[in-house]
Amino acid sequence: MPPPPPLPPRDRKKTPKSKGASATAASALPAANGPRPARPGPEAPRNGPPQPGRPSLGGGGDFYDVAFKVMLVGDSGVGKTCLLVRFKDGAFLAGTFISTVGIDFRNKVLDVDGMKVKLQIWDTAGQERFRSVTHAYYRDAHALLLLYDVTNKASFDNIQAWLTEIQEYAQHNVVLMLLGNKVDSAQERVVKREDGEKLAKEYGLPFMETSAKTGLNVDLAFMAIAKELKQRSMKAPGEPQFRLHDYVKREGRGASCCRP
Ligand SMILES: Nc1nc2c(ncn2[C@@H]2O[C@H](COP(=O)(O)OP(=O)(O)OP(=O)(O)O)[C@@H](O)[C@H]2O)c(=O)[nH]1
Ligand SMILES: [Mg+2]
Repeated sequence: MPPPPPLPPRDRKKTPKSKGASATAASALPAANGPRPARPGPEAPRNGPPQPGRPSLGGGGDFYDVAFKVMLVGDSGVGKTCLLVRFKDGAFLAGTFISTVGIDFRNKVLDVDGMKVKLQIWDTAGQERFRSVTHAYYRDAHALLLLYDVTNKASFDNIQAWLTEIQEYAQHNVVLMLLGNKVDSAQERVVKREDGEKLAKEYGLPFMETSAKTGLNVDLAFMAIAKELKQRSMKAPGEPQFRLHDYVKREGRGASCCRP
């Protein structure tokens, strides 16, 4: 397989047009196994991501062994908030679209191969006017889920600009995954699955199609991220290597499986 093309150069700051943003790529994890906040509370830290560390009691009674910060990015309306609500609460926010203002976060603790992994998930506003707020948070993100809407071509076309932005503001080794959301809307689909796959391959990104409405691949996307982050921070000797790309390819389900 030919190596992925270089990411957009850092000096080429491009801003996603439509209702969305701009961006750059990255793929990895900054934090090492430093000591973690003694008592991670329900409030997110102002600066810096949660760090892997010793077991402790998180706010709200959530025990966890290690914690990471994940950010959802992509154009306004692609379904970032709905994806997070689906993952956190198992529900779908139907009805009137209420655009996120600034940034918000939710926590969820996952059991990853016997270890409690807390994901602190930051839901960003896709609207251009909040871009400077979002920029300030990239630096601390261990992982980014970059979304487009399969029923909105502009949101797909803006992915490269998002990658440029990510490259500029995120850690160079942030874990990054591309998600094509709203695959339940088969009639309105304008971005083919193969187009998403092709783009992801070009940039060497793991890729899945999702639906916040049906839940298709939603838990899987977060679990994949959690597994990758856990492994990067504390791979036990002899533990088999976790391969993110292979995992999402193997475990990801097709859109047709879960249409309501
Ligand atoms: N059919 C379908 N609709 C979805 C899905 N995800 C989100 N929507 C709808 O798309 C609209 C936008 O969803 P949001 O999650 O609020 O979008 P967002 O990306 O958070 O937008 P901003 O907060 O402005 O950045 C809402 O009307 C949702 O009901 C999905 O998987 N399928
Ligand atoms: Mg939102």
